[in-house]
Amino acid sequence: MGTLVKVRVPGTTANCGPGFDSIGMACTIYNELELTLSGRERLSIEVCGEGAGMIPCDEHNIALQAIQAVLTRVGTKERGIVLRMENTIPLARGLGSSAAAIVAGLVAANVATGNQLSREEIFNMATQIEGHPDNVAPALYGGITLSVVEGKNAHCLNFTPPAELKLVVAIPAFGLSTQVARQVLPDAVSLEDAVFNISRAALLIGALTQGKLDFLQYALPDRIHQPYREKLIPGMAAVFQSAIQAGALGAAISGAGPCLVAFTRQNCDTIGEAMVAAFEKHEVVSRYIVMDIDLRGAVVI
Ligand SMILES: Nc1ncnc2c1ncn2[C@@H]1O[C@H](COP(=O)(O)OP(=O)(O)O)[C@@H](O)[C@H]1O
Ligand SMILES: N[C@@H](CCOP(=O)(O)O)C(=O)O
Repeated sequence: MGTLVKVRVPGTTANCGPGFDSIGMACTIYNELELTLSGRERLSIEVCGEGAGMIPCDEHNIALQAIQAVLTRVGTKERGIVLRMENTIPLARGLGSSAAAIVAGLVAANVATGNQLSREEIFNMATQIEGHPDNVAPALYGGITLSVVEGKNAHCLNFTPPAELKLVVAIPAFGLSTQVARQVLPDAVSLEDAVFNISRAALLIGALTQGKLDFLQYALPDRIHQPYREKLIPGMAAVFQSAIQAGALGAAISGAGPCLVAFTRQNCDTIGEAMVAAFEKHEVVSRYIVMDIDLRGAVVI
């Protein structure tokens, strides 16, 4: 026996064009994690669904590392861990599978040890483990999140999106690790490119908070990460263009890619089919899914 906790955590689409390492949205696609914590020395990890057979089931598992970080932080003597994960978020596609695993581990371990850590402390720990806050924030808080890192602390505001906003995500058959997609980024950008992104990120938040979604067409372009990642995602520009021609308000790389996300009010299937067809012309096999923005973030179920 022991304490059993089950949590559900959403996937995410981070960056949202110009908001590199800052803006993120929680998506209605979920992973579940069940943790049994006991005094009996034991480790068992089971992974079902997405990533089964690929995700390590030993001390390299990042959900386990997150759990152990909480156990160390709160000083519990209970070290027996039985972990079961049921995943639907595709792995290494830019939909926040690693963020979901980290947040799920932290939240479950916190509940299992008597809720000694605040949400802010969990957010800080998640940001430190993941290395940036923009996908762990929506995974934890839900909605649309705006995050900054200040020294050792991360700070986040979240808000509810316009109800009519839909996400159409084209998911290539190939994976791309975030680590690899970060290696192609430059160490510095020009003032012109910085201003390009700052002005669009500001407009994006204005458009989303005021429900003026027609402004997304001007707000979504980016010069800080997408141009450098384009070589890792064959057909990226054509997929963006085909989504817009099919009626999308705009499109962006989801997280570090290779998923591409189109933002729209309507015509989701037409847009998804156009994105898949454009990928196909560049010899990339893909499928699409339609999602809403999740409003709850990580929950105990
Ligand atoms: N449920 C999970 N449990 C443990 N580790 C996971 C889980 N899901 C993803 N990971 C780890 O995260 C890696 C993918 O993270 P990353 O490259 O950041 O892509 P993304 O987060 O966009 O899916 C996987 O290779 C795996 O090591
Ligand atoms: N800002 C990060 C976001 C990575 O998100 P993921 O879901 O792909 O892990 C980046 O662009 O590197």
